[in-house]
Amino acid sequence: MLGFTLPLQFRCYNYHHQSLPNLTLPKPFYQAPFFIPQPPHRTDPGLRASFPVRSGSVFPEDELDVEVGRLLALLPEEMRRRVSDHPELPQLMEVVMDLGRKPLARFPSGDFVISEYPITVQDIEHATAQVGDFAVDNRAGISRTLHRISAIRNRKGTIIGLTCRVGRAISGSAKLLQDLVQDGASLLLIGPPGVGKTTIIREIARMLANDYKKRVMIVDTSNEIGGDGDIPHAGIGNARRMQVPNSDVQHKVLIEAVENHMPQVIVIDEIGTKLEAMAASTIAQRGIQLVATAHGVTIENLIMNPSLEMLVGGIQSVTLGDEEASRRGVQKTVLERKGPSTFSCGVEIVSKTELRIHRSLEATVDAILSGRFPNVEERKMKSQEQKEILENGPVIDNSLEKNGEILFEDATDGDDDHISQNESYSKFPIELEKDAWEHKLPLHLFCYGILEATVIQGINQLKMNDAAIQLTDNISEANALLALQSKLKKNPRIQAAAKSHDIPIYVTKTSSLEHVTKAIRALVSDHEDGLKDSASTDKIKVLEKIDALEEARMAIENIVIPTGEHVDLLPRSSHILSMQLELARKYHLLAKRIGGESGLHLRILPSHYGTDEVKPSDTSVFDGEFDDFPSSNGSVNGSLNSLDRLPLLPE
Ligand SMILES: Nc1ncnc2c1ncn2[C@@H]1O[C@H](COP(=O)(O)OP(=O)(O)OP(=O)(O)O)[C@@H](O)[C@H]1O
Repeated sequence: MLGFTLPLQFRCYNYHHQSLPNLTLPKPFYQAPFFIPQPPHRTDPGLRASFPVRSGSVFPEDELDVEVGRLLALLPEEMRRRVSDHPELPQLMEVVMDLGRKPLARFPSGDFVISEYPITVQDIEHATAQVGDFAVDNRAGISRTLHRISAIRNRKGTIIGLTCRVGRAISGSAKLLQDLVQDGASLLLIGPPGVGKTTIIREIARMLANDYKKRVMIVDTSNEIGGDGDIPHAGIGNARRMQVPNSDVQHKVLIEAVENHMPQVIVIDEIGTKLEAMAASTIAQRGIQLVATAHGVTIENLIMNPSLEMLVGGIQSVTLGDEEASRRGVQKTVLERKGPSTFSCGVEIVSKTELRIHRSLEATVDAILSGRFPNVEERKMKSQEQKEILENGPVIDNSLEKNGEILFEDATDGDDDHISQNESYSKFPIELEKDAWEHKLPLHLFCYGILEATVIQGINQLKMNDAAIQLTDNISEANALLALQSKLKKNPRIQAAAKSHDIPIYVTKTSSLEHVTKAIRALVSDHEDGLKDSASTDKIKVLEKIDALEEARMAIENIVIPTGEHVDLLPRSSHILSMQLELARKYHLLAKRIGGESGLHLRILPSHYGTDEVKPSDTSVFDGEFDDFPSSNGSVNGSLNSLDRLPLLPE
């Protein structure tokens, strides 16, 4: 029988370290000397089906040459030549041009300074003249390519910086999800910016339309899936595409797609508002397969996001009766899922080669809400295998388990054995247990009123590692107290000592071997849970930091810089506020801490250091030092699709 147990804490099952992709395309597909080919005729829909597939792209190499060439054409000639000579050109991710600063090319291995000469107004004008119009989200494209050009404007609206992202259609990119796509699952993909969400859903759209002959309609918010221009890029295969005039009407276009074009599948990049979530849920109710992305790193992020919780069924607070609460062993007010989830499966994209699959999104949400660990299936594409897929072209068959391309790995043991794709397991708890126990063993047990010999016998019966539990005579060293109930009752000093050292007490009614063994089993299990909980708490903290920085980055890139308006972030702990402040500082922006009813939060101000409006000496608003402009490392990379997705709090 248990006396006390370790305090129950909220368990967070997961967080990810985002790893940079480690992929290589088969061989350099672009060679100097540089040339700017004409727009490809092969994007003519009638010719698409006859494309030979020789690489990981759905295009032959010269097609890729053309597309990357069209992005590099934005650069002045000398800079263009330097990028095209770079050995990692096939993996080029972005080109960054900021007025008065040296231009950069971003590769998976790091940033490359393209030129020692800073970017001039003419350079920016040369680049912007070649791209389509910038929409309200400050994004533009290059016709018939998948590249995305994002602008940074000054307060007067003039473009002073460009982030030019290379877009590619990569056929192997959705291989890890092929079985789910084929089964008709509605998939919600989440992941941080730049992790490859758009690339994956583009490939899913192509797969469904071409390989599974489905009527696929893409609702393409900023023309990122189907590329810029009115003729969609061949990367979407036979899928059709509806453009969205501006992100405010995305939900209407979603409904229109269903009502007018009879799709079997709808693909949409970035559901971010409540209206879009509602439209998605309406579509799901009509039995249409949905494939969508949303912002967030884990499923918990969605649960906690008031705009998006609807996607996972909605969350409600329920008050239980006394009896039910004690039966479940929970508090009287609990959180529960309100209704069916819009999507059947959730996919967390950890990196370009690693996914975490929640086969039943509803079960995952229920587990998280009740503090349990959800079943997660981890799928990895080994870089070698990835390379093979890319080199040999896509293998569109059902032999996921047979052909050895996809590994369903249990990262806990580092074993590369293949695990059946149907086998799901809670890897994370196992991982936590292992780590936690290794650090916290042995468990020191203080016994009172029970013979040590009986306790040792009990430990032996549980077949535990000899060193796992050690008996101690010093209560201040103990992790738990095991006592005979009748004896303990008569000794308030022991009770007080246990309380003052904050250790749990386990009591048995008798000192029989059976009862003692049961108690040991219970205390070991609780100890283990407690360790998991504390490890989970650490993970929650990391998750919160990631969220907070991402929130600040989005606010800066999507509101403060382009619109020149200030943004109030969500209340955070002072440690996290300092991290957000540091980020704002890297963007050369001012920020101040503001206290409100719900706690301290950061306000990011539009003024740059050196502008007339606010100077660092204005201490009423200045809360940090000034430094250089942001370095162009990955931490401030990427941008967000829409402005209305930020959680903004009134002051
Ligand atoms: N499997 C892959 N192999 C190589 N490069 C990839 C792969 N997937 C994506 N990329 C590249 O990574 C970059 C980011 O990809 P993508 O735009 O799909 O990310 P995202 O998660 O949709 O980003 P955002 O959230 O900012 O829109 C692009 O340059 C893309 O070509």
